[in-house]
Amino acid sequence: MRTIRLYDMLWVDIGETAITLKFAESVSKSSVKPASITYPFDDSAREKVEEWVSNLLARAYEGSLPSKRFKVIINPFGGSRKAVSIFDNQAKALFEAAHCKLDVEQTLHTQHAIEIAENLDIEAYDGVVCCSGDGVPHEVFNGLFKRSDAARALSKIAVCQLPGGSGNAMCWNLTGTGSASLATVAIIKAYLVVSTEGKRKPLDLISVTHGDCHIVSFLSQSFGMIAEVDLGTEHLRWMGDARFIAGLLQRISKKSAYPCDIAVKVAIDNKASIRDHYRTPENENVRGAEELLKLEYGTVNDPLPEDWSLIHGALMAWMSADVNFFPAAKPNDGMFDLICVDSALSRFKLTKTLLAVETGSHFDMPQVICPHHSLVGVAIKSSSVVLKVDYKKIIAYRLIPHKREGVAEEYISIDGERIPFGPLQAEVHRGLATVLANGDRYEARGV
Ligand SMILES: Nc1ncnc2c1ncn2[C@@H]1O[C@H](COP(=O)(O)OP(=O)(O)OP(=O)(O)O)[C@@H](O)[C@H]1O
Repeated sequence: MRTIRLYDMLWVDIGETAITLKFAESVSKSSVKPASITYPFDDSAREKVEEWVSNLLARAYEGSLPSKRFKVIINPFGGSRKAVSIFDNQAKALFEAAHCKLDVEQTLHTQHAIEIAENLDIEAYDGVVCCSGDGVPHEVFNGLFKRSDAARALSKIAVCQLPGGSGNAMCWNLTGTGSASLATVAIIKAYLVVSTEGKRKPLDLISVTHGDCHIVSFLSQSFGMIAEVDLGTEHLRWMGDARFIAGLLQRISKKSAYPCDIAVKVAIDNKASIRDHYRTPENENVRGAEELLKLEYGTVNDPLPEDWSLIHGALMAWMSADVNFFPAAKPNDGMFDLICVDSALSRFKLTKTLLAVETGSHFDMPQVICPHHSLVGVAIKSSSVVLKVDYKKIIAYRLIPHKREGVAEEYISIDGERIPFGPLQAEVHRGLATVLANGDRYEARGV
């Protein structure tokens, strides 16, 4: 007798004289492949067999939508340029076994995924699968955001990622794996609105205004060391995920500091409350309504709100497999997580803190402190940063970076993509986008 988990059950075909069960079979700890078993049946039992199959599929896809229709966007140049073979060899056959409908397109140039999402027939698809790094889902969210029916498009189309880049934070956060085949099964089985009983997995997006541009971010906005490590280490790409840690250690040893002014609209400022908030389930029914698209605090070109009080904002917990930077981040709590690192922290403590990032345990380290209440609500002038390492939940901020003398390249990164160096303002849109995930929280270890 063979046991197959409902989670692994992909489909059942009913033939003339036999049924074929199609399922995901483990080939190693980190990979599965489609497999099948055929059982004969007598035609006199057809009605009963059909009923059994229909019950089995209903249970195998509880809360989910079977036969999802996907637009698949592959960046052939993502990561180590293996995205096409990753999709063809590790994902495609699983999707086909699960009777998903696929429309596959490769990106031909930078920003191509923006165009695809902007012109997508949203009625013809349930989701977009990006087989890429985090740059392509960033473009897809922005393409959907640029549409005249943005609220509906972002609510209707679930965006997900198969690990075809070097970071793949979205895939790790939502499926808990960097394995393309395991992530494929997670996507096939993820919640998605079917009817009123079906579940949609909302994701907060962050509006970022800079100059006269308005874009959305789903993962992170970074300035200073993190942005430099992300964007200034392209020459270390051959190292894979390890380039982020190598880049950080290099900069810590140089004690790099990044002058700026930051004003923040704080939501939760102490670790005990952040932990409580993290452990409380969020309401699922936050929908992409039109008003969610509005900017409550204006743009970077408007006067600074008076009640704002500081640098690395993010929406998802994992920056890459080894970097659990924001352990208290939640997909749709209408807040984002801010970490500020004091440049006065000793090299030893800074290294210890940043290495603890691998597990997310930096949240509990004494140098990861939340600011005193008296600091909340004031714009903090930080030319060298005031606090040690600070973790807060915020809903908006403005960053005014200052160029350093003698430094040729300064970086600001939005979801890992470079934007021009200059002031920016960010605010969160609660649950505006839709993703494919099964849990209520990110898959990274929480607080
Ligand atoms: N055909 C293409 N030619 C050149 N650039 C492309 C092409 N397709 C996509 N791009 C660009 O590649 C950039 C990075 O894409 P992506 O995030 O998929 O890969 P990555 O950078 O290797 O991964 P990660 O974000 O994890 O580092 C995006 O800015 C995207 O616009």
